[in-house]
Amino acid sequence: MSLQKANEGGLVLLGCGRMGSALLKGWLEAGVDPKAVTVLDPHPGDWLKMLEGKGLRLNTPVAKAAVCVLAVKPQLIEAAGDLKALGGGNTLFVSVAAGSTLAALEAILGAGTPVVRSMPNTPAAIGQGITALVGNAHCEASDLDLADQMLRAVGQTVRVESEAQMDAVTGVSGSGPAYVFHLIESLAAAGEVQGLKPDVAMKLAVATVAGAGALAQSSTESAAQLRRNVTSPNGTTEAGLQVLMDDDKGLPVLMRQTVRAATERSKELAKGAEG
Ligand SMILES: NC(=O)C1=CN([C@@H]2O[C@H](COP(=O)(O)OP(=O)(O)OC[C@H]3O[C@@H](n4cnc5c(N)ncnc54)[C@H](OP(=O)(O)O)[C@@H]3O)[C@@H](O)[C@H]2O)C=CC1
Ligand SMILES: O=C(O)[C@@H]1CCC=N1
Repeated sequence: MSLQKANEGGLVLLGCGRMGSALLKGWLEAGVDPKAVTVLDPHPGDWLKMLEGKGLRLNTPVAKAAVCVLAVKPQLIEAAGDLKALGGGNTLFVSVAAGSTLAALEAILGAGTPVVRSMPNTPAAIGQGITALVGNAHCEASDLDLADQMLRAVGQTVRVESEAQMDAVTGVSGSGPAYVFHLIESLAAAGEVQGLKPDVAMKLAVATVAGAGALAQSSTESAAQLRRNVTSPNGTTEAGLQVLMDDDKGLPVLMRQTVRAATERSKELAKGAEG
């Protein structure tokens, strides 16, 4: 229903890099008409040029839009000022930029502009992202529904109660895929140390993380119970987990430090954006 709104009223995407292109792919797959879309990006790739042939507008002036999605780097969010003529009320703005606050975005786009701040993640590229979102005081329920629908085209969504939670969301799920990819790298490297060939170790590590993630997603059992299900008394897993779950230098300690560092960086980006 809401994507129909984007189709009818027009959709603008500012910045079509990793995240912007994942979103655009999801919207097109969900039925958004390329003719309804304008993409603003200084170096459009072949895919965008191919879509231009299907009616998508590339780097053309925008007179009106139902929704504008901001997917430039936080340090370049001022570029949203190019769309200021659409601010003030009729167009919904949805930002995915880390640490760009609703107040900073509203200051760029003009008072009274409905703005949604969101934080997706890169599994959006295959429709398996998760995005948290929160709107400013000018968002009606229908604005939040539109933003939700746009973001659900690339995976799941959660609404957070307050903007203050977006920094922690960024530290957990926005940056989280990188932690998991590093887990894959580390698991494979550790397998090599135990004598596995690199390609075999990597295949085992990727399939293990993918399979465990899919099981955690589909199971009614908690992650803790799924972990216990692997762990035979006095078996191999128990020996491994004694190291990983160490109170002083195990994964919980390291993960707390990791998420804290990413969360703090999100707060710093917000301070920079607000000068
Ligand atoms: N990557 C991730 O995991 C996630 C990223 N985000 C957020 O998404 C946003 C984009 O990140 P990501 O996609 O990774 O970054 P990318 O660098 O891949 O994409 C940004 C795009 O914006 C383009 N661009 C630069 N200047 C302008 C401008 N003035 N007007 C329009 N477009 C411009 C860039 O072009 P060029 O490269 O030619 O300069 C590039 O294509 C960031 O704010 C980030 O915080 C949010 C969640 C996860
Ligand atoms: O690293 C970053 O700043 C962005 C935001 C979350 C994931 N990537």
